[in-house]
Amino acid sequence: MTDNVLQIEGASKDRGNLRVLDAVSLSVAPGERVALLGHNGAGKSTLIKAILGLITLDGGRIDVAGATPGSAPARAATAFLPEAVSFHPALTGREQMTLFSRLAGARADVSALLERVGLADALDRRIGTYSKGMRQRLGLAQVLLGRPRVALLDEPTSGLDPISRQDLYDIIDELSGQGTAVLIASHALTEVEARTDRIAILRRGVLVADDTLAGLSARAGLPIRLRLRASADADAVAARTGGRRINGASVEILCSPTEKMDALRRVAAMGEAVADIDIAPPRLEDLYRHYAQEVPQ
Ligand SMILES: Nc1ncnc2c1ncn2[C@@H]1O[C@H](COP(=O)(O)OP(=O)(O)OP(=O)(O)O)[C@@H](O)[C@H]1O
Repeated sequence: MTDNVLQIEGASKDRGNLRVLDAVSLSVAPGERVALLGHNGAGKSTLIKAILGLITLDGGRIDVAGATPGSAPARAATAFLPEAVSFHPALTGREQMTLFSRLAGARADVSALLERVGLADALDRRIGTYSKGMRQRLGLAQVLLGRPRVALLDEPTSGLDPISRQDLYDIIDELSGQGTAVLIASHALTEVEARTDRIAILRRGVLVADDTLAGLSARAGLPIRLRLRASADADAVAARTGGRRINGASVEILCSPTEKMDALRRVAAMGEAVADIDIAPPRLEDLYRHYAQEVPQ
């Protein structure tokens, strides 16, 4: 038995001679927010299509809320927000959502739902007049409508302004808070770094990483950066700490997590020669580069 509402085991898919998914195993528990990262063509959309039951696998299996992808119970349990979400342009937001609500057999308070996603002022406007961000918000309202057990979001924030992105992640948090397992395919590293629980990285169809940010960081062994600001003589600070002078007054020290405290003690021993210090652990951007980089064939 497993608690995972989405369970992917050894999923493989061939397109012609190309293996676009290669024995991918990944699971998402209720309430978990997992980011699915990878270069263009890495296989993210293919995996999402397989979870939706839109394509069949050549190997392995996927289980969605205890059902086979594409089956009626799996479809009822799943919501999908595509990257380029499209609706009937002649309908208003309220009409479109009422239609979806009826189709889903849900008795949703459509006005409250549209208000929740920030479309209160556009309820009775035709969707054809909506901006991309407004259509994306409408798509998210559709995801919220069915209280899904699994939500698949493909590049949900692409083309959105920074505030809309924050709003969208607030709603994703709400989904996860109500127990929905959320899988977000994205290229927006800074956002997913802050707003997801686990990071999965595909490289040419192979899942090369699946861990928390801290776990990825520990396994990658990438250095921590200590950036010092010298009070006066940056060259002297660089020489005494074994660091590298990076501009007029700044010195950078790269050290492993196990060397960090020793390095900090050396800095502290320098007293007022060091005016300030910043400690920067590896960012998701560094980790992504580490895990997703192409290895020479
Ligand atoms: N219908 C198809 N026929 C043939 N090859 C396909 C088809 N769909 C996808 N592919 C190939 O499968 C591989 C994975 O594509 P996929 O769309 O899953 O990548 P992705 O990670 O979603 O990329 P992106 O970030 O660009 O959206 C690519 O090599 C792509 O060319």
